[in-house]
Amino acid sequence: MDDEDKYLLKFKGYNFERSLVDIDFLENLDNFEIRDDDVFIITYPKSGTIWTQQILSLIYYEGHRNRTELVETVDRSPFLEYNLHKIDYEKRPSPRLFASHIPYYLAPKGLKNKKAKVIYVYRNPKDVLTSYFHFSNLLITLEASNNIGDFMERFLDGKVVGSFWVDHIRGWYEHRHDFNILFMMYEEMKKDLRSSVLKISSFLEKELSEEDLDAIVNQAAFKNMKVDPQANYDSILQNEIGMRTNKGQFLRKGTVGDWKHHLTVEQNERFDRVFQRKMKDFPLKFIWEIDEE
Ligand SMILES: Nc1ncnc2c1ncn2[C@@H]1O[C@H](COP(=O)(O)OS(=O)(=O)O)[C@@H](OP(=O)(O)O)[C@H]1O
Repeated sequence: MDDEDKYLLKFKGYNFERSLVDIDFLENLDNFEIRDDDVFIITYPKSGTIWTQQILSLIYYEGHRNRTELVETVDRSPFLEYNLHKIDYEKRPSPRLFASHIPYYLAPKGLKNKKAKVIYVYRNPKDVLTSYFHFSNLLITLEASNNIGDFMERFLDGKVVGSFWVDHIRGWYEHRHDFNILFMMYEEMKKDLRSSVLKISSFLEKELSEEDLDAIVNQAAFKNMKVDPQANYDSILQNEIGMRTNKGQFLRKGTVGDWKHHLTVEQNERFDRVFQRKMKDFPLKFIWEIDEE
């Protein structure tokens, strides 16, 4: 990839989405002022970011009780490096919530110094790949691929926004024992959303009543988020970012194991070979499929 890539902006070795990122902001990212009560959701793309944004938004803003005010999740928990709505972060009242795809090595100093809390959400990389393939073909700001095999080659080469999946997870995983970092797995959230919300709220030291917990679990369920205009990003994709086709949504399927419907046996074997090589000493185990009702 060179600097003229239409879709990717490579900054200090990491690929950002060129049309949405502000280079001056990146230049100053290291010194971005972190507050003790900031909360960051950090992910590799397509790993459960907006899901967690919705959960945090409901926990912090009591959105489940205050549904008359139409505030989109993206405004409650904006993307640090993709500040779509040009929010003035410094003027934002605490506690501030952020989402971000930054790799550990580019994180602001304050985060590395363990100010603020970080929730790192990861997902099995075959479903990430599948989700990402569809998303890239949907958005005009990302490079489309003719087929999932072509996309897989770029994904495995790290020639996508977020660079190479393995590097991203490894960078954060090395810090998993830091007291301010919580690792969450998409598939565990899928298996037991209630326990996952409790785990997140307890990490954030936010006590939830049974009633609040029920409301959050309900509104963070895929089928409800999909039709929730505050949470589903439909308007942002259609009116702010731009789509190649109107046959697609951010909340596409929300399942575990969809890769099985998209990868051929050969593609799957190639993927496994690369991952076994790159991840052989990596202790995290993944859930590749679960039975869904
Ligand atoms: N509530 C809920 N339950 C289960 N799954 C959910 C939920 N909300 C979002 N999603 C799925 O997460 C995928 C999008 O990931 P991200 O939000 O990380 O995308 S992005 O990086 O911010 O572009 C994308 O996955 P796929 O459906 O497999 O494409 C979304 O559908």
